[in-house]
Amino acid sequence: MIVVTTIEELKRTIRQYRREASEGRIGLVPTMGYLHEGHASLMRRARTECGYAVLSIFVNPLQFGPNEDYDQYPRDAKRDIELAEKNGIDLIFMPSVQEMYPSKPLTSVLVNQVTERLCGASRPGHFDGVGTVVSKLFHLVQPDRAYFGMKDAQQVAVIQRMVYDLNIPVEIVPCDTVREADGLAMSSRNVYLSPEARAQAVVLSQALASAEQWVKEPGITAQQLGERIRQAIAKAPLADIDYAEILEYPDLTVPPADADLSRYPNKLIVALAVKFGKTRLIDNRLLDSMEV
Ligand SMILES: Nc1ncnc2c1ncn2[C@@H]1O[C@H](COP(=O)(O)OP(=O)(O)OP(=O)(O)O)[C@@H](O)[C@H]1O
Ligand SMILES: CC(C)(CO)[C@@H](O)C(=O)[O-]
Ligand code: BAL
Repeated sequence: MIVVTTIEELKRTIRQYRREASEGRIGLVPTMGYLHEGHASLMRRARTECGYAVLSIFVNPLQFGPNEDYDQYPRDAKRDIELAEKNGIDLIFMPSVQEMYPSKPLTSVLVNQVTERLCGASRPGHFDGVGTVVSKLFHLVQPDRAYFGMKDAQQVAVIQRMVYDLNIPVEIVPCDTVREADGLAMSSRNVYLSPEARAQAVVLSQALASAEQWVKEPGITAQQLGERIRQAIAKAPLADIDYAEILEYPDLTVPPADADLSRYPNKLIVALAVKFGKTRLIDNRLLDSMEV
């Protein structure tokens, strides 16, 4: 496994692979590091499906708001490198901020509409930062496939739309959310949770599992379903709901207020963002098949 920190080394290594294996597929797994089993599942899928598996580790300042946790975001390069090697990664790109942004970018990749709600509304500018850094990574690595977790379902919708609109020659592969034994979605930010908050955080996946049942009740509307979900989450005293929304997926539009969701023709997603103290967790569930 090779670890590179500069764009020059990255390009040289990719060029060499392309020369040696002209038919080989390159798979890219973009991350912000502090790797866990969720990331490992993406790395293993890239390993299985591609001749060359590239991992990027970069905590991207552009996607953090001024009062968010950029400085506190957990980092452990040594452990990440070990985990990447164990999961079959061939090349890690871990640039500095200076390397990725030698000067403040004047260009931004902004995807409209699908960014209007959920994290796009709660974290203004977040998806401009994601779109910009992911398109830079796509240009640098030129992967055939790129692997993203459905835990960040809005991010998948944004990247898919960006790739479609800009004709970027990459296949986006959405991957299922990996969970702890009690159902909590794995996330680098879980390390911030106090023992009490960690125990209570199970309400997110429980509320999503209940929603799967409630939506089958004839006549149920988005408002009624939303209310039940909010009540289920509020059973955790430390939970502070940022959003709990039912939207169409992947367009992320609001279903009509009087629509009977039990007979709704389009795919729906329940998307949650809930704060426990300063730690903001997200999770979601597609209400029919996981196919996207
Ligand atoms: N539990 C998980 N299962 C599958 N994929 C995941 C999981 N958690 C994160 N990913 C995916 O890994 C990629 C990198 O995510 P990232 O580095 O932000 O990790 P994270 O754990 O989501 O961190 P945080 O939520 O604290 O930002 C993203 O595509 C993300 O969707
Ligand atoms: C895709 C990503 C690596 C871009 O910085 C980030 O948003 C993430 O880790 O999901
Ligand atoms: N996985 C989403 C990255 C972020 O929270 O900024």
